[in-house]
Amino acid sequence: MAEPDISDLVANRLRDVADFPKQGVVFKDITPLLGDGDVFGAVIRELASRHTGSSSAQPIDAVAGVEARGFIIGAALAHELGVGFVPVRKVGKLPGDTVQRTYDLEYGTATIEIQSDAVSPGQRVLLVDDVLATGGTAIAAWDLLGGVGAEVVEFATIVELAFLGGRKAMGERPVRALHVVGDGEDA
Ligand SMILES: O=P(O)(O)OC[C@H]1O[C@H](OP(=O)(O)OP(=O)(O)O)[C@H](O)[C@@H]1O
Ligand SMILES: Nc1ncnc2[nH]cnc12
Repeated sequence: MAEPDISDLVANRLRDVADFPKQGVVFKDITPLLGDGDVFGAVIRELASRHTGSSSAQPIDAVAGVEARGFIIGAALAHELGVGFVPVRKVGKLPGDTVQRTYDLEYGTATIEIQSDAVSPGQRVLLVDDVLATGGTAIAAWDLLGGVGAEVVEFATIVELAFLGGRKAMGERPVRALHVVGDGEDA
């Protein structure tokens, strides 16, 4: 039997919530996906697939994830790959020296930070999150990591909301999405 398509698996476990957290926003809720062990596992294995094995095209040294939903995906992925996890947190939660960035996202403004010694110089980091919307969060996290010496190899996400232009905003930074919304289908 053919393997189910990962994009279809994700689509079947996403829930659209109208007017959350603000009027006019259709929120893509990943909690049904997280609650389905088979699909959650398939998503993590798929994200890991291009970074595993000695002949991997894209070996990495660490996974970074953005609080809060990016922690769930990122920690599971780091464990699957046998590498460490770098938390990119909302401001005010990390001890020691930190660097911060403020950015706009689909429904507001936020500030995130990482510890100044979060990575070793040249460490190859895979940045992950659950959703790419405007790209504000991913760009801020990518640039923070790069600013403390990481070589960020890719931004990987479960869902991309193509109609919000995040991929374009990311510019040269490579983006991988398992499921794209608003690319010829209903947003
Ligand atoms: O591409 P953007 O427009 O920046 O939007 C994407 C971001 O929005 C959500 O985070 P949110 O700040 O809502 O935080 P949460 O994970 O704590 O729910 C999502 O998890 C991404 O991090
Ligand atoms: N529409 C949306 N659904 C879920 N997470 C998001 N992050 C930014 N926009 C989002």
